[in-house]
Amino acid sequence: MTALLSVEGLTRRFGGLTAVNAITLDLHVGEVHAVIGTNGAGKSTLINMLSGEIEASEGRIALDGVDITRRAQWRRARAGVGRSYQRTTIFPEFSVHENCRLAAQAATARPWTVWQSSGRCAASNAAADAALEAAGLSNEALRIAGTLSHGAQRQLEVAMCLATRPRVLLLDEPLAGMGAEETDRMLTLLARLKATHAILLVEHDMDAVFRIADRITVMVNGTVIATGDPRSIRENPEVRTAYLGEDH
Ligand SMILES: Nc1ncnc2c1ncn2[C@@H]1O[C@H](COP(=O)(O)OP(=O)(O)OP(=O)(O)O)[C@@H](O)[C@H]1O
Repeated sequence: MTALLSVEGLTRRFGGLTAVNAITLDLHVGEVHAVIGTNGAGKSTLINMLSGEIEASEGRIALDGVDITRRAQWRRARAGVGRSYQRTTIFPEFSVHENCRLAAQAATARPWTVWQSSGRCAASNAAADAALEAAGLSNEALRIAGTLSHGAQRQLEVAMCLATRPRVLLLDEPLAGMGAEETDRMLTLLARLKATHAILLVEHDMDAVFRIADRITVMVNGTVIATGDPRSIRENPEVRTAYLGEDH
């Protein structure tokens, strides 16, 4: 199976600190690839390099075989790399649908375009409708986003990401602060989305990670110490010592 997103030797240094050290990994459609690691392991820095928010110091990122390592963030988004953030980044005073429409517009407009043509507007509305449907939020479309429950707001974040029509989803702690029921709902959504997307999931909720992930990469101090299916990770002695503890 060819990877949709392929990362080779990706490194990021901040002064003397190597936050991400020569990471190599592949993302495939049909797979949730979880990246786990203790605080400060370099997970967010990895996502930020993949989305184009920060530049890589070294290494290569390829989307469908095309080198995108030096592409600006908005160009990567257009090419199909979508992301969600650790903290909720919705517009709370706008409706759920408006949030998705704005996300869709931001992905299609060039950064310097102020006014949208009506054709683009129609396309953005259609993208917002499709994203809400995919995220299971169609019934909430007219609700003011800030009045949604925390879990539904995180779902809206995923919907906003979907509105940009990504092929790769980079999800930074989508389960943060969720209760059991909300977590179940999000995991059901991710399980559905992986059929059509390559998903990278950074998450601290280990039970959820082991339920949903097809592949897990474990980072410690910027370096990958193990990668494999959930079972091999659970049984890996180095991972148990460095990260999981004995209760997993
Ligand atoms: N802009 C920056 N400037 C300097 N150091 C940074 C910067 N961003 C991250 N770091 C450092 O890089 C290392 C990795 O940070 P990062 O946020 O990627 O870890 P993380 O695994 O996402 O942690 P968490 O689970 O707490 O979110 C940390 O030591 C952090 O302090």
